[in-house]
Amino acid sequence: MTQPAPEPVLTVRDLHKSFTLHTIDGRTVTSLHGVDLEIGRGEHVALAGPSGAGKSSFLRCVHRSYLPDSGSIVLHTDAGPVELTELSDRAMARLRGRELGYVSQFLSAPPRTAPLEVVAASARRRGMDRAEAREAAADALRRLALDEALWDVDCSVLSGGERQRVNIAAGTVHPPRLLLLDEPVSALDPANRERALELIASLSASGVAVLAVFHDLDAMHRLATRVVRFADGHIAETGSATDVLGDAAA
Ligand SMILES: Nc1ncnc2c1ncn2[C@@H]1O[C@H](COP(=O)(O)OP(=O)(O)OP(=O)(O)O)[C@@H](O)[C@H]1O
Repeated sequence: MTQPAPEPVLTVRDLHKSFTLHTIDGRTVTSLHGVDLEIGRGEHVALAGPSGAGKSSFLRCVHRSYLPDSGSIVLHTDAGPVELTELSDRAMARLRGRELGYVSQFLSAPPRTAPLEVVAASARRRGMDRAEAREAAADALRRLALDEALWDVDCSVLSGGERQRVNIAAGTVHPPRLLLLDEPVSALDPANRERALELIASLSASGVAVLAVFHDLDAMHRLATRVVRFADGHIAETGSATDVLGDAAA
C-alpha cells in the first residue's frame, strides 16, 4: 500500500534567480532557472550537486535573504498558504522569526550578545514567553553540549564549533515549521557532529520539514528522506539517497 503524501509545508514553482555583476562588467549569472519542489511535514530533503549548482541560492530564496526574479514560494501555515515572494520585508521578518529556522555555517549574532540570549531570543520569536524561552534555550545548549560556562559570554569569543552549536540551537529551539540547513555541522568534531545529527533527525521525526545542504555524504544517507540533485541551477534528479548518491559513505 502506498503511503499518502505528507501534508505540504513548502511549495516552490518555477523559481528563477540571477545576479548582475555590476562591479565586473554588468554580466548576468543565473543561479536558478525553473526550480519546482514540494516538501511535506517530517520530510528531510537534502540538496546535492556540485559547487555553484544553486543549492545555497535556493535556500536563501526560501529564507528570502535573496529575492527571486520570478516564480512562487508558498509556505503552508496554520493560517493558510502564504506566498513569500509577495510579503513586505516586515511581514517576512515576522513570519521568518516564527516559522523558519535557518542554520548556516556562520553565526550571525548582534554585538555583545551571549549564547543563551541568542537562543532564547529565537524561542521568543517563535512564541514562547521570556521564562519558557530561557528554559528552552538552556535545554537546547545542554543537548548540544555547549559548556555552561560559555552561556553568558560574548559570542565573539566562541570557537567556530561553539558558534556553530549556538547557531543550531537557535535554529531548532521550539522547532519551526521549516528548518533550512546550509552546511550546519561543517565545523564540528565527531562527537558534537553526532549530537547535532541526532537532534536534526529527532526534529524530522516530530514533523518538522527540513531542507538541507550537507557536503557530507554520510549525513545525507542518514537523514534524507529524499535527495534532490541540482545541476546548473535546475533539478537534475530526485530520489532516495542511494539512488542519487550511490553507495558512497552509505
Ligand atoms: N550574491 C551573489 N552574487 C553573485 N553571484 C552569486 C551570488 N550568490 C550566488 N551566486 C552565483 O550563483 C551560482 C550558484 O551559487 P550557489 O552558492 O547557489 O551554489 P551552491 O550549489 O550552493 O555552491 P557551493 O556548494 O559551492 O556552496 C554561482 O555561480 C554563484 O557564483
